[in-house]
Amino acid sequence: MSSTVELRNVTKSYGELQVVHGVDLQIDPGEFVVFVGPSGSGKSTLLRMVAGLEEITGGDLMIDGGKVNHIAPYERGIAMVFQSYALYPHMTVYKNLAFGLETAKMSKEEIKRRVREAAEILQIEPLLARKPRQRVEIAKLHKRLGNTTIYVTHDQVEAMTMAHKIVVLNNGRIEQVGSPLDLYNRPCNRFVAGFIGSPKMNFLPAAASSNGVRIGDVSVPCPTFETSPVTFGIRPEHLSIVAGTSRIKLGIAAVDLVESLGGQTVVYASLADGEPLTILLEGQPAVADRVEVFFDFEKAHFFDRDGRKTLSKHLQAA
Ligand SMILES: Nc1ncnc2c1ncn2[C@@H]1O[C@H](COP(=O)(O)OP(=O)(O)OP(=O)(O)O)[C@@H](O)[C@H]1O
Repeated sequence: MSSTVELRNVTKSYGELQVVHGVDLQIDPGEFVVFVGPSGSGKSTLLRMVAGLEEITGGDLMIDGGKVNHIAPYERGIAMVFQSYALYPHMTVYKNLAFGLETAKMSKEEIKRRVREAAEILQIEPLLARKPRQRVEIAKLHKRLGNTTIYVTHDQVEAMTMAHKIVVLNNGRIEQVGSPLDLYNRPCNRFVAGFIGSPKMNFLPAAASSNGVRIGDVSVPCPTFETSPVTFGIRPEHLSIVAGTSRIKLGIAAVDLVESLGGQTVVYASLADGEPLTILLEGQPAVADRVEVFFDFEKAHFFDRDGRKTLSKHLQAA
């Protein structure tokens, strides 16, 4: 029942305005794929093109190896709706299933009959009245159906918890595709690094120096970079306020605000040059008004002028 969905250089224009720019994407059978990205990045447009609710301007949409660009949603049939399941979180599961059929101007009775029949076969009747917004319902539905699913959200935390594969979109282009942990551990550029992870990654100006890299007041000796770094990125959870063997001192920061979450503590601070820093600490440590801030070099990210990741040999080897 589960299908392969493939987008090959898919574009979308509304008149002169191009909103999706050559998207290539492979979705494997049974995968749960989540599209994330800021408002206007093209998530809904892509999903609507896959569901057949929006015409594809250029490129090919392949389902199980066959081109379906010009196949209307109703011609794809209800099996198609299940196989490539496009979920709208504000609608009930019933409405989601009925949606593709409504666009085919099918009678209410016929839609009802088809949805009930499909729900019965798939044994999802108890879920019909619920909205898939409730995260557990989406996960349950996917587990029951085991089908290829595409889900759209702004919320990267939701994407991290649900997806097998996350597609990060920005301005109608894919920035990166990967598992949640791939994107968290190895973001390929500054945009993805800043978008995935909560609280967000800290970014500080950086510059190549004769023996490594300068980050604010510190000079970190490290092997040469592929291209000159201009930005240093470190996640709040990879900063510390106590020294440790593998840690490098980043500077002294003035603490602006401490948020105690019980299990974790979030510290908002500013370095001497005014650069803001968010530090996420485990437990409930005592936090003075001024703290020494340390980071783990293994967890550092460096980006070049164009926001692309630039690697030092040391990091590459790690
Ligand atoms: N019918 C339309 N005519 C013209 N432009 C459109 C139309 N539909 C969408 N757009 C534009 O296409 C771009 C992508 O929109 P889309 O709704 O796919 O983004 P999104 O990532 O789903 O955003 P959101 O998270 O706010 O729903 C936006 O710039 C939007 O203004």
